[in-house]
Amino acid sequence: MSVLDEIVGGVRLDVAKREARVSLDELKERAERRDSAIDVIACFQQRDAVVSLIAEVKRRSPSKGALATIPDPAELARAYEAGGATAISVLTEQRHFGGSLQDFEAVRKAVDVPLLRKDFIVTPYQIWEARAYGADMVLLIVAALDQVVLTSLIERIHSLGMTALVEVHDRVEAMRAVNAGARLIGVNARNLHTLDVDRSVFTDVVEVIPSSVIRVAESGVRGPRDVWTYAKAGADAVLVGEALVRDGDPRKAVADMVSITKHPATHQQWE
Ligand SMILES: O=C(O)c1ccccc1NCC(=O)[C@H](O)[C@H](O)COP(=O)(O)O
Repeated sequence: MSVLDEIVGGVRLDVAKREARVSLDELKERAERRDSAIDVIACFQQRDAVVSLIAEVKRRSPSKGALATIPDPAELARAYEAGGATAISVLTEQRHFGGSLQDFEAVRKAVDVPLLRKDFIVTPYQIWEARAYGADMVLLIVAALDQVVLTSLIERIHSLGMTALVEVHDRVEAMRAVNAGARLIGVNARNLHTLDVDRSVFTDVVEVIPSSVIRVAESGVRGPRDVWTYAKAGADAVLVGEALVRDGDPRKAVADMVSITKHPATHQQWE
């Protein structure tokens, strides 16, 4: 069984428990009371930098174990926003990442930037849940979904005014994402079988993604130089978790990464 299969198995059990507590109708009522989702595509297109930054709230991971305790996710999110992050990703999977919808709720109350619900989404219930908690973006992982389900989940996300961030790991998955109607595609450099990170995957996969689609480079950013490398390879946005949650000054860590994307001429020594 792959790591992904194991994670998704746990997620299905947890979703079933939540469904027994909160009905889909109740979720829909909660979602209707929310402000409309932010147009994330417009945010990424209107950026004043070479590349946008999505900063992640991430406590632990299957590849690295414990990363940071994050006693106050709202405080961390405020630091990300103050540092200039275009959007914030909140992991809501509990068993392997230590996240929760309560984290998401706390972050939603604390910041105005668009929020990504980062989880292992396999059912429409989780999409309604995301909207009920105020999400603007929802992650879908192509490797976890067959094509019919992927297409229908993307349609559901878009019909609720949110944007699907459709995650791929190779060219075949990228073509599946494009054919399913993705407008925002994340190329994840982390191999889901070995959990190794290979940043060159982005360079390879981005070639088959049309320029009309917003391209996000995910995983393996250690600092500003990696942001710069992804930007040069064609990323419109980068998603960063570990490097930010491990940094003692997350506002500055974000600001340093953002500043590199605004003043590219000062970094020609890396060419
Ligand atoms: O992070 C993991 O170990 C992991 C393992 C299995 C599935 C997903 C995993 N991570 C989710 C992510 O995509 C990352 O949290 C995200 O891209 C940020 O990566 P990083 O900056 O390297 O923390």
